[in-house]
Amino acid sequence: MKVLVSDPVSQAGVDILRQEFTVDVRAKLSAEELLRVIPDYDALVVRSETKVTKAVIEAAVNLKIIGRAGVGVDNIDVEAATQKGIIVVNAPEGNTVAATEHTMAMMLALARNVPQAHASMKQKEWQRGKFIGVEMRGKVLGILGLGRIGTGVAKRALAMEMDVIAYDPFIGTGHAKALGIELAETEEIFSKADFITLHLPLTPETRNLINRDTFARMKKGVRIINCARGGIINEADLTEAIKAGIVAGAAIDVFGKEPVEPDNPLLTVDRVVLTPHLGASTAEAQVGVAVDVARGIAAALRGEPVATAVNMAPVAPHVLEVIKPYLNLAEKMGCLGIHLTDGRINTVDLEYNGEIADVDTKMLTTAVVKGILNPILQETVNYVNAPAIAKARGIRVKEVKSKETVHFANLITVRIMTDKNEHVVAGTLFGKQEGRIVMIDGYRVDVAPRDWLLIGPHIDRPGMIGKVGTILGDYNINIASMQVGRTEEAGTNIMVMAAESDIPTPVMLKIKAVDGILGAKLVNFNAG
Ligand SMILES: NC(=O)c1ccc[n+]([C@@H]2O[C@H](COP(=O)([O-])OP(=O)(O)OC[C@H]3O[C@@H](n4cnc5c(N)ncnc54)[C@H](O)[C@@H]3O)[C@@H](O)[C@H]2O)c1
Ligand SMILES: O=C(O)[C@H](O)COP(=O)(O)O
Repeated sequence: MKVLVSDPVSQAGVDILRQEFTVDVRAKLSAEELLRVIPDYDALVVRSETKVTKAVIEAAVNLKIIGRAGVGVDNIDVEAATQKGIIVVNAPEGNTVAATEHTMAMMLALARNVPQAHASMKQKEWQRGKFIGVEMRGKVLGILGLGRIGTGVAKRALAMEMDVIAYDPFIGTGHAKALGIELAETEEIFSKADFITLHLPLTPETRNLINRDTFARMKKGVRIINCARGGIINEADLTEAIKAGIVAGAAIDVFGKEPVEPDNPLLTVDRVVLTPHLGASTAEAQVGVAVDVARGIAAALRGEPVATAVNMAPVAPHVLEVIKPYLNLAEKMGCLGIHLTDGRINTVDLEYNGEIADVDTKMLTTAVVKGILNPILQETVNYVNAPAIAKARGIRVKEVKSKETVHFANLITVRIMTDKNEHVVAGTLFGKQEGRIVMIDGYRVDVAPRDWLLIGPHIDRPGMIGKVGTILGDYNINIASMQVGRTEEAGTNIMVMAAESDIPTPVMLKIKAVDGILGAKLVNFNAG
């Protein structure tokens, strides 16, 4: 496997990747060069500089994972990656302290005119009266986005005796209460805050969030700090608001276009403190994010689930422990189910019975959907894109859970409904690892789902197994195991034969033509 590192990333992370993979470090590739080389790579490691566009993703024929050595993934087309089944992982915690401390440094520098005073002294001046600042103590700090960094800033601001209020619609009041701060609506923050600091992701909702209109509603003399993402503040409007005296000053680490271009309006005003996206630039943070992302990439390339994947439903370690032994079985059940069906799939119902119903089974459901879609689609279907592909195809997937069981400690039942008919497959684990199919369309069976399975419902009369066995024998196809499944009602049975090799179509046609066979199906688990 080959990994491309296309932004400056700490050697500690590169070393971890080199233990298992071939790693090329090629920082500062142009967009054209990236498009040209990306087809060679299985994994890509970036920071915020490399733009992983839709075009890059389309060209990336071997790419399985994109690792972001940091938090923000707005430079990656996550939707395009998801569609293509490429996992995107980030390293969300490694640079939290660095970005938090940089925010505090920026806020203090802004309040006390540190860079302006420094620049003046470098001009051999001694201007004590020109750089009168303001104290933080007793001032209202409004935080937009109370996640990891927003929370860190709140704690430090409280230590500086500021009054802290925060807006974050996705955080519970308990979190704010435990911190000792108040949650507020944006209007309250705009009207009360002396300092406003942004700690939001850049999303379609937050893009241009702070603009001419919002500045007009802010307290006169407010100071703005942005160490989150450039596109959240309209830079031209901020410049105007500074010139108009609405904003007393701004400390900005991140910009709409990076590197900043000479015509950026913020470069024309004095009352700003600017840094070139340095929030995460500490020795400690760079080692932290590089090591975290390298571990995530290595795990994903080994086929293990990664907790920091941003385009997969997160799975808690204790849940993973319970569901992991069932993942392969669930996928095989989906594969078996789709081979039984005819017609257009409308709905897939999953029923989880027993102790397994106690945990989050979303990943198992995804495994079933993956098993259903893989045999019928050309594109790669995996844990990342399976739910989106099912949704795009109008397939409804529903889960039902119950602790009640009849014959087995745990049972998974998959019901696939098409516009023509409905088929049901149930499976369980024997021992701790051995997946078994225990029911097909109401027939009780006990089958290990592997290689090739011939499934033949038939009329319950003597000689049926012999006829099918003879056809297979004539074509030199060996049967590894065979069994007959029955239902409560007499009249029909199902034969399930595990073949040691593929059964070619002409042979299947002969079997289907046997008098008394009610539609034979071949399941190839190797292809699914
Ligand atoms: N300057 C840097 O070098 C640097 C370093 C690290 C992180 N960052 C950036 O800082 C920001 C915050 O990072 P984090 O690690 O704290 O992320 P986080 O995910 O922990 O926190 C983001 C918070 O924003 C909230 N949020 C999302 N949409 C919102 C909306 N529309 N309105 C209000 N709140 C909303 C979320 O609920 C979440 O609590 C991100 O943009 C990240 O990319 C910058
Ligand atoms: O989102 C992040 O992690 C920060 O903005 C850091 O970006 P960087 O890795 O390019 O410094």
